Amino acid sequence: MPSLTTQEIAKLLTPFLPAPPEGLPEKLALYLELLLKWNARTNLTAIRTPAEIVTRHFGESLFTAQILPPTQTLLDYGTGAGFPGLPIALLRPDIKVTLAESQNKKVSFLREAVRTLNIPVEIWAKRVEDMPPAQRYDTVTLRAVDAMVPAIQGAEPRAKNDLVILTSQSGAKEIPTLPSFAPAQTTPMPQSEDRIIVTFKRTGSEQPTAGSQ
Ligand SMILES: C[S@@+](CC[C@H](N)C(=O)[O-])C[C@H]1O[C@@H](n2cnc3c(N)ncnc32)[C@H](O)[C@@H]1O
Repeated sequence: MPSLTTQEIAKLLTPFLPAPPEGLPEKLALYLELLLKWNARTNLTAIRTPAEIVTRHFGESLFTAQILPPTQTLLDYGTGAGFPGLPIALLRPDIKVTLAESQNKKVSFLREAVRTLNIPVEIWAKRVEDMPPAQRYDTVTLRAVDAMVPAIQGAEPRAKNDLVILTSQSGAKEIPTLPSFAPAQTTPMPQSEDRIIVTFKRTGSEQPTAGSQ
């Protein structure tokens, strides 16, 4: 018996995605069950109730997918159990998504999720810093990465055009000045007084590591 029906998932998502495309709630239901199963034995996410996983994890990720700047390739830096990158890949099949995660147990979960959902997502199963210098993406997303300042500094050279940071009002104050990027847009997250999405656009010239992935 699933923890939530597809109708219940779609209803919970309404503030984030009023009209989910056909088939998406079914895919999210599969993702939810897998996440609940794995989370019962390994700590993938501190958010544990099905409804909260749908609103906080799926909803915030799907909302982000709709406000992304134009992008063909996207790196989700420190994706954990796949947020926001995996729901973005489900909603936006036009974007080539790479999930970067360095913890083995989370990578095992991601591999199973990608197989179960049958989506063409790549997984970088090491630290982002270990990527070849030329491996870069139009957009890099970051959400709840433990050490925000080094993570943003590590993400900066990977982003050809845009950095999209899902954070809180207080978290946004900790974002360091980025020499080659300027703040472009701040978007409030639905159903939250505090959560925001901050987008930075590259202003300066390309890094010396330039080159496409
Ligand atoms: C708190 S979790 C957040 C996960 C997810 N973004 C979310 O919002 O639920 C942060 C994750 O980032 C991963 N991480 C941190 N630094 C990383 C790095 N340099 N390269 C790859 N993964 C990293 C950690 O292993 C951890 O799973």
